Amino acid sequence: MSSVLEALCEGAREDAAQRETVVSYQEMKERAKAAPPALDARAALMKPGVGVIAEVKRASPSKGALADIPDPAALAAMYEAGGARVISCLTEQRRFGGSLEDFDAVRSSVSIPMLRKDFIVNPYQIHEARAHGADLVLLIVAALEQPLLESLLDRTESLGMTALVEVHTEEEADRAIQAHASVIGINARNLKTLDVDPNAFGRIAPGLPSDVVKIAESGIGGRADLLTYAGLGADAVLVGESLVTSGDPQGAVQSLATAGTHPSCPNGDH
Ligand SMILES: O=C(O)c1ccccc1NCC(=O)[C@H](O)[C@H](O)COP(=O)(O)O
Repeated sequence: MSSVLEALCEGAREDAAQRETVVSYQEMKERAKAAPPALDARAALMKPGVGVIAEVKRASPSKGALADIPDPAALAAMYEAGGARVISCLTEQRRFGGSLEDFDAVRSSVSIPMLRKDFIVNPYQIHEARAHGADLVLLIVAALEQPLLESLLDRTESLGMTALVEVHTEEEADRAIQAHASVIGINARNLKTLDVDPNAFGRIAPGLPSDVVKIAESGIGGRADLLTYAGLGADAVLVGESLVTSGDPQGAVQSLATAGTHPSCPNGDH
C-alpha cells in the first residue's frame, strides 16, 4: 500500500502533467525567465531573531478541513502586517485545497518572500513556481531519490530561488547536507504516517552545519513552542494550522514574531 506521501506525489505528478498540456514546458521556462527576480528568502530568514513563516492552509490530510479562507490575499496581508518573514502558500489541490490561483492572489498582496508549498517532483513545477513569483520552493527529501533531489535543488538555485529542503530523520538530513542544501526544514510530521514527533528537531538540528538555516516545521501552537525551538537552535518556525484556526491570524503571527525577536529569545542573535 502506498504511503500518504507517495499518493500526494503521484497526484502532484498527474496534475503537473495535465497543466503541461495547457502551458508547455518551453513556454513555462519563458514565463519563468520573464518573471521579476526572486527575493532573497535566505536573507529574510537570517535576520536577527527567530522568524515566522506563516502558511495559507485550507485543509490537510491529517486534519481535513481547517479553514475556509475565502480571501487568501487578505489573510496573507494580515500575516505580513503581523511580522511574518515569509509566506508559505499551499498549491496542492487534492488534499490541501490549495491552488496556483491562491498563490497568485497572495503574491499580489504581499511584498515579502513566498514559498510555493507543494509536492515538487519534476523541473516543470520549479519553472512554474518561478513563473508565478515564488522565491522559495519545497523539496521533500523523503519524496526524492538523491540524484533528483540534487538536480531539482540546482535548478531551483539556477533560477535565483532558494530551496527549503525538508527532512524528518537523521538519514534524510545527511542527504540534504550531501545535496548542499542551505536551508533545511525539520518537519515534526512524518509524511508517510502523519505521526507528529515534537522531538525530531532537537534530535536532528545539532547535526546540521552551523551555516545552514534551520527551520522547525509543524505542530507549532504558539509562543511557548517557538521558544522551545529557539532554545534548540531554530532560525525560523513554519506555522499553518494554529494560525488559520486562531480567529485572529494577524495577532497570532504578531505574538510569535514578537517572541522570536524579544531580547530574551534563545538563538535571537543567531
Ligand atoms: O499537514 C499535513 O497533514 C500534511 C500531511 C502530509 C504531507 C504534508 C502535510 N503538511 C505539510 C506541512 O509541512 C505543514 O503544512 C506545515 O509544516 C505547517 O504545519 P502545521 O502548523 O502543523 O499546520
